[in-house]
Amino acid sequence: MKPVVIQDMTIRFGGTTVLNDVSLSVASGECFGLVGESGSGKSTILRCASMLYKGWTGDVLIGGQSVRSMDPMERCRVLQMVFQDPYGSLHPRHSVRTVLAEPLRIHGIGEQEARMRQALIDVGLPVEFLDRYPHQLSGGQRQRVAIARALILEPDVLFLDEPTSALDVSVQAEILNLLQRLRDEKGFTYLMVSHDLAVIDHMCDRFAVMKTGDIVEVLPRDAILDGTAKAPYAQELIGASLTYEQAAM
Ligand SMILES: Nc1ncnc2c1ncn2[C@@H]1O[C@H](COP(=O)(O)OP(=O)(O)OP(=O)(O)O)[C@@H](O)[C@H]1O
Repeated sequence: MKPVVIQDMTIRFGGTTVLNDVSLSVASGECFGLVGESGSGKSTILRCASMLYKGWTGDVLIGGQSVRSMDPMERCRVLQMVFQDPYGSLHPRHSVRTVLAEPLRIHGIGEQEARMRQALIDVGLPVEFLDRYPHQLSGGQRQRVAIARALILEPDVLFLDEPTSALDVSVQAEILNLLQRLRDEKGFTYLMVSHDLAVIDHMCDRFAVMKTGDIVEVLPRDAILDGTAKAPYAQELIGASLTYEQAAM
């Protein structure tokens, strides 16, 4: 369990400021959400914090250590990312065994077979799935494999970028419940992007509302229903989401 502190994160692409001095703190074992309109910079925060993007200023501390001071191997042991699209994130010609064995091999970790089996059990898949290929799996099963891959190095922090939005509604709840169970069991700290306030309500302790590269307000989960948001944009976003949900019911 490690806290995550983002300090003054700023990035520009081609003269446009996409993140503007973003700072936030996520406590050990907390699930913290990032919401906001499309293009507000939510995914960019995760990409910078995991050093997928390099040209940013500011810092990210995980358990007090800067991600900039970690070598890539060390960073993989501390933090892992789960992406939105389980179809794109698994190589079509790599079996589940290959997907799960690779990080273990790179990091020189032994007892591979036992660890791979345990990772599948942890995400609720039969161990026989080690010999399947992505096209032999459903979308939800693929996302479970992507989560198993993220877990296998036993990281402290998971960055979740819309982990269920590419999935069928019925499967979304299964994956969210899985992520919640794993957090309870393993004490992960989650930083999670979602455009869906119902998902934030289900998963997160607190969330930040973002607009054009700035954090407008940080709120507890309860603010989704109790109307305590102060910033007009946060009120507007929450109001629009509730109206949409009522209309959809
Ligand atoms: N590598 C890049 N090069 C140029 N512009 C980029 C790059 N990555 C992100 N951007 C721009 O930064 C802005 C923020 O993108 P980001 O993906 O973080 O938004 P988001 O809030 O996650 O949106 P969405 O909810 O649609 O996924 C967008 O305008 C995007 O076009």
